Amino acid sequence: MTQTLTLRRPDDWHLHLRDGAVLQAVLPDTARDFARAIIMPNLVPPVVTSADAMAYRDRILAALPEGADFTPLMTLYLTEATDPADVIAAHASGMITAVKLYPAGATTNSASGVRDFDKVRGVLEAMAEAGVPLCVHGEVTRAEVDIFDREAVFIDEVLDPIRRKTPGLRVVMEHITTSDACDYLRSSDGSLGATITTHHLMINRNHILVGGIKPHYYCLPVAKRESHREALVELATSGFEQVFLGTDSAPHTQANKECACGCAGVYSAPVTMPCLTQVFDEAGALDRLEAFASLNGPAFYGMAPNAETMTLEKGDALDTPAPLQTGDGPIVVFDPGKPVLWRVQRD
Ligand SMILES: NC(=O)N[C@@H](CC(=O)O)C(=O)O
Ligand SMILES: [Zn+2]
Ligand SMILES: [Zn+2]
Repeated sequence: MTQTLTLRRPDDWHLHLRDGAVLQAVLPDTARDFARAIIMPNLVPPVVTSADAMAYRDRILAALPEGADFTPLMTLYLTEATDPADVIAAHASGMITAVKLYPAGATTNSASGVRDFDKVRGVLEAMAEAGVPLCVHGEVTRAEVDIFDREAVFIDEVLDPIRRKTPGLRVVMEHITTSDACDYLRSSDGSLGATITTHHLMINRNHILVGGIKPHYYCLPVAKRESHREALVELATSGFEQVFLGTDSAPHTQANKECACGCAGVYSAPVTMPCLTQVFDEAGALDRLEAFASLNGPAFYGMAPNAETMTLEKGDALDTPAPLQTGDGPIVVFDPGKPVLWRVQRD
């Protein structure tokens, strides 16, 4: 008999959909499996005002396939010029769900991000008061800090001070990659959450660098050594309520990945649920997948879990997925480089 697993329909609490031809091509991959997603605002130019967010949401809704059941949860890109009143009004009206903090220069399209954290103090205080969550790309950008240490240094130098100075601010540590972040999360109260990506549960830095450089495994924060991956798997599969799925599915064209200065980002949306189920199966924690993918995220954001369900079945290993064709060129899909025996049942 085929082994199956049924869980509530999952959500993705960290997703890049881009715009234009790429949005059109990638959106069906997410809408097929996920009911809702937190949409990252790092377009060029970024989504900085509630008017920008409303226009972007309309473009996403217009790109949805006929009959799709998917709700984009919009975010604003925090800059040193962000108007607290615009943020609070956008949240109160339901137009946005969260605000995103990019330290300037930390990652793809982060040039408009924050350089001086004191300049956003007023916005953060207003957000704490109104209960608007802050999603954080947690890496310092100082040139002298080693890229593998940037997350741990950010927690000590930036995140912890911000949280101490702004009591009550709800913060999500996005795409955590280190045991340092796991420890910090476990020692924090319920105002702190964290997301973990599919790929950080499956690859370590050797996947990127051993036997030739593999640009499709390069993302930020960069994957760390194996002991950190193990800590992430332990946390994700533990059922701990403050951690949930954020795929950070981040499409870049093959041409922009396979070049002398390749972009950071892994496109995982089409294979995330099979890959995650594989990870949880190997950890003997299939009964905890629903908490990670479908329950803990809505609970953190004060939303109800989805009423519908998804069923996965175990069988032969999946084929390596073909690149997604887009109007801007092909996008290579995440391949964990090991057998994935689970697939989503489609009716
Ligand atoms: N994760 C990445 O490597 N890239 C993301 C940006 C981000 O989430 O930091 C992107 O927009 O491409
Ligand atoms: Zn990021
Ligand atoms: Zn991201």
